[in-house]
Amino acid sequence: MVTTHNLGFPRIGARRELKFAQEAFWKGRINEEDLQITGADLRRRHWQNQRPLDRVPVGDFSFYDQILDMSVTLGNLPERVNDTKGSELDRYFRVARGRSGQESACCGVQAGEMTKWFDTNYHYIVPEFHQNTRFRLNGNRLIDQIDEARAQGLTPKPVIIGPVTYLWLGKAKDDSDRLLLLESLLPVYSELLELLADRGVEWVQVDEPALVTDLDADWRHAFSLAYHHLKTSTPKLLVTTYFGELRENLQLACELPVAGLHLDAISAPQEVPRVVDWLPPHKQLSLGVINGRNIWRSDLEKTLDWLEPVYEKLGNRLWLAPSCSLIHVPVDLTSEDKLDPEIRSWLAFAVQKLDELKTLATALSNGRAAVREQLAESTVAVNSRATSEQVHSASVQARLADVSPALGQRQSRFPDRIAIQQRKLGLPRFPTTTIGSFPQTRDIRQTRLQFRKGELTEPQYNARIREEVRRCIVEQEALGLDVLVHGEAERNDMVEYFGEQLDGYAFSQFGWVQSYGSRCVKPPILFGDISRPKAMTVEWIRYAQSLTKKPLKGMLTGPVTILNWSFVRDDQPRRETCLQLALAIREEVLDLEASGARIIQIDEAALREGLPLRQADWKNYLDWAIESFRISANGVRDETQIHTHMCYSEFNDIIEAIARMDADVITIETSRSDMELLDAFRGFHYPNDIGPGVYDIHSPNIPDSEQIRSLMIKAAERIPAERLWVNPDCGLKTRQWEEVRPALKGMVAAARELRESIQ
Ligand SMILES: CN1c2c(nc(N)[nH]c2=O)NC[C@@H]1CNc1ccc(C(=O)N[C@@H](CCC(=O)N[C@@H](CCC(=O)N[C@@H](CCC(=O)O)C(=O)O)C(=O)O)C(=O)O)cc1
Ligand SMILES: N[C@@H](CCS)C(=O)O
Ligand SMILES: [Zn+2]
Repeated sequence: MVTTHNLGFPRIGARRELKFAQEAFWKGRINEEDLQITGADLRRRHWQNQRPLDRVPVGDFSFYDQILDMSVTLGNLPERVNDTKGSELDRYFRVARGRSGQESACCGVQAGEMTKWFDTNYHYIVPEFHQNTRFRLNGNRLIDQIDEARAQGLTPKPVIIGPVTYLWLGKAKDDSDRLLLLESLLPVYSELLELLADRGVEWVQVDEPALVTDLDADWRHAFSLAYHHLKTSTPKLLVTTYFGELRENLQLACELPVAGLHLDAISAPQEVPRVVDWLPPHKQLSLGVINGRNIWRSDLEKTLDWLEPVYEKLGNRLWLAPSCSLIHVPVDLTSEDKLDPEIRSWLAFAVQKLDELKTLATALSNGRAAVREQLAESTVAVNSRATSEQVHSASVQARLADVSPALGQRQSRFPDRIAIQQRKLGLPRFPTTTIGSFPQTRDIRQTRLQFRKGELTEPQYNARIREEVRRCIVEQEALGLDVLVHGEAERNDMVEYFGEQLDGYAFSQFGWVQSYGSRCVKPPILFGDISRPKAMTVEWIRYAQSLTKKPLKGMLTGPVTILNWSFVRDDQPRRETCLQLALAIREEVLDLEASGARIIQIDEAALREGLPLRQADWKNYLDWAIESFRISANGVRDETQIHTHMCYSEFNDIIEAIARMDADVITIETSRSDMELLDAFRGFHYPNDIGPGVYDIHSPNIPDSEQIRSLMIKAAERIPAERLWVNPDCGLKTRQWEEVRPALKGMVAAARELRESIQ
């Protein structure tokens, strides 16, 4: 028999119940007990969804983030929250979200840093370490949930982050070597495993995705050291890797003294035969055979073609699972009744993926005939998608065949262009601007909801949004900003909004995926060749510009970011899909220019985010990513100023690629790094204009003009003053007007002062 299991289930709930409960708790509308009830209810429903599996994950549920949960389990919360009052949950949320001085009776607490989880769009709270960090076990959460699952008649398989990946994911705040903490960390892991053994746990899933990254000798050695230390017969350990190939770490992973290994057979299919050959005969091999990162139905017959011989070799040693945790896909396709039926037949969300898993396991254990119907359905869906006229467009293919480097070439070099732009725009030195979005208020979201429900007609909806745009312009004029934006009130999300308007995209009603904490995204589904039936943003920008004499930036999301934050097709290389998106955005850029836009910003928030996990793969990615950006942006006249924006700004290692984008102005996140991130631009002699962020929009803290001025002085020590812009780190959509107004007021005052003081 083949054992089936799951690495993790989406915790937000099919209707984002967790999000609404979290936010109600934070606002004081429900108490801790209510929140706990919602949590228990979600866990129960999700285990119910996984009931057909042989083992269900326990510990994958979280009230904010699973890495923060692990920090709690290991007694490693930052010192600054330990002496604050309140319950354990209060302290937990304080690390997750921080607390402003205004909010609490005494002083504010800084939130833990958040960063993206490998190459996904999920973000975790970075564990903090110091040279003298000491760990202390707190196994209550896991133990309680193990009991909970058992009481529901299930076989629990606790999920924990492994010790090496835990250290690897964290940051030593005092710059000490965090690997030195392994020695004091391992006894706490041993204690945890003993606790689980006492509870009768047979298998523990120990996630070690750091094994798919470039590791130096010390980190590789840490793996051997750790697992020799943790060697136990009960519980058995399943070291779990996902998101990529093991490559040079393959032998290391196979030889760890544990009872099982999970390999992501979707991202590393070519490694399966080697692992099957190398894995010692006493070990179980779990293969991730269903893609946990996309929403396509699997080709089950094709999977069985390669899986059956593996089963013949391994027999009962073979386990099957999705490739990674399913938190990266939406919960359930069942309620998507508005999707085109043909497209819907190609899709599988978390619940459907687990059905597929069960079908594969039954086919292996009992023969394909036992699941004839399910296999036939899968084949019909796969064939329908491969041949559908909805997917393939001859005209898009023809345009793609005509793509040449000339499309990505500006007419003149930057020094000539910028001189023309400065004459046309007449901006002061240290021009002030924002990144695009202004607060997405409850009113705006309610308006959109009413429109979706049919309670508002399209003209009524548009009128309300126009009013929001007008208000936003009035606010910016009053603040005295130099380059205005329309505020993005009409957008649900910077990627979904464009997906909804492009041919080749489908979108779900409930296909939410957690991005961080209570924040979710609904990635649009890119299923076919991409084209732009009509202009997407021109009317809004034209309207906004009609309300002001100041230059107004057209606002677009770039092709690489749209690609990286969508569910994309897997039947052609990502480069081709990206180029199709680039051609569509290029048309929009040219339409904006023709309608009078003098400045156009093309956000590439996810360009750096999309870097492959392995450095050896970076060049190929950057080549097509930069090519795509250039094609989208560079068809404009010299006098049209192109801006781009990236929110995460560790640019040292890709600065040459950033320069190749050749945007006239780049705005980046720098405020938290005290402008040190600009060193990359200085070192490289980055030639174009830069707007280093001076307002950390992720924090509720409101900077005053003096703080902003001192940040800009630091910036001017690194970049010539005439090439500097003054702006926040990122868009303001998650902030409140009460925070934004004083922060921007301070920013404008600082810029005015700088014009006087820096010559
Ligand atoms: C910059 N970031 C983004 C990433 N990925 C994206 N695809 N987009 C991004 O902007 N990745 C990295 C970061 C992650 N950061 C964020 C920041 C903020 C959010 C966020 O706020 N998400 C919203 C959902 C946004 C949305 O689509 N809203 C819709 C639906 C609104 C809604 O829920 N309506 C309610 C009723 C209204 C109400 O009462 O408030 C309903 O339908 O029930 C819209 O605006 O129309 C979130 O709430 O989670 C995400 C990632
Ligand atoms: N223009 C977008 C970029 C976010 S990365 C915004 O301002 O929200
Ligand atoms: Zn941003």
